Amino acid sequence: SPYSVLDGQYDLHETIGSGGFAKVKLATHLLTGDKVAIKIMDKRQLGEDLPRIYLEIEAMKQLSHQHICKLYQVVETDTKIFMVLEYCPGGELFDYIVERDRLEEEEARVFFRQIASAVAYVHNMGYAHRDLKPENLLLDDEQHLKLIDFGLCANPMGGLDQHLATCCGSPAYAAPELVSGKQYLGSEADIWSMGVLLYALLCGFLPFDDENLGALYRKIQAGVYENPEWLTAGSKDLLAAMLQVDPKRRITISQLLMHPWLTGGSSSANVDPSSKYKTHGVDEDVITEVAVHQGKSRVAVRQAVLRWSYDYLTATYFLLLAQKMKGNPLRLLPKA
Ligand SMILES: COc1cccc(Nc2ncc(-c3ccc(C(=O)NCC(=O)Nc4ccccc4)cc3)c(OCC3CCNCC3)n2)c1
Repeated sequence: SPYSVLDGQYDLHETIGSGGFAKVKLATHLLTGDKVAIKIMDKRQLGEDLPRIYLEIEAMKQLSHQHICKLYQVVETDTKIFMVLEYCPGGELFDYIVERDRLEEEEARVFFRQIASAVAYVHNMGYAHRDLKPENLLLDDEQHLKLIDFGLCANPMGGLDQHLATCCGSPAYAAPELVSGKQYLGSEADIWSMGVLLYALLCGFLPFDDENLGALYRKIQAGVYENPEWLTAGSKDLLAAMLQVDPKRRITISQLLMHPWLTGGSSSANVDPSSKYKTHGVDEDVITEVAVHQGKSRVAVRQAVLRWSYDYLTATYFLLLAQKMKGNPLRLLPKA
């Protein structure tokens, strides 16, 4: 089978998503028994987009944040690239909203804080996401949101979108300057998309919608939308600050993190964009568990982990670390 390269490391299960050039399969990491998502890409289908995959992989290695799906391992054959990624059992935020019609303000606020934290982190790392929408926000087993970039749209800031057609599937979330084909700043366009996202969370439908693409673009460029009567003054104020047609008058991510609607409410924690993961050093309990399981010295295992080769050992390390952070016992199953 084309997936035999994963034999002995993962059991592959059903396809949980596909789009464009990538397919995502649910899988089991055999040493821990943990579920993972494996994104499978065909190198021939990717053609001249192949270099973007390598850029995405390097970016993912830098992006370590509690609200971004973690990259665990990369496997490459002559025809395929496999990215082993954090699995979110709660599925897409899109389905979560559809099932409930719309969210209460307090629940929307809790979610939106996590989205703002992840986007602020991505911007601080020098990237713009450029495809923020509910399909790219997944729920983990603790109802926390994880931002993903399924369609390879995240890029260093700025620049004209030569691949607009390929990645920003549904332009309903695209900023006016982006749909007008003007030069634009990715970070400013992301703020607009977050405004559309917050509107969808609070209202259950889109601020700008039309099945005719040209009509949709004109609505986005006009920036006129309805405020349903259930919206509070605070949420209307924040939406108006994000859905500013002029990107220079649009609220910035740092102003957003301090906006009273975000910092207020009952769960009035402020939004911390920093990652909670320490990016250097290794966790000694995890090193010990692997060393004992493999009958090797801790020094040898620590050195191997610190190479961050994104091989099976890297995946095992990250999965055990996640178990430890959840307060679960560290367990490695006997070799199959
Ligand atoms: C239970 O039922 C369900 C139902 C549905 C899903 C799940 N779970 C579930 N968990 C994990 C995934 C996943 C994670 C990361 C990536 C990825 O591509 N990362 C790369 C990445 O995020 N870069 C990046 C991030 C931030 C900045 C810059 C770069 C790809 C897939 C998944 O996929 C399914 C797709 C389906 C199509 N819509 C999108 C999700 N699905 C579960």
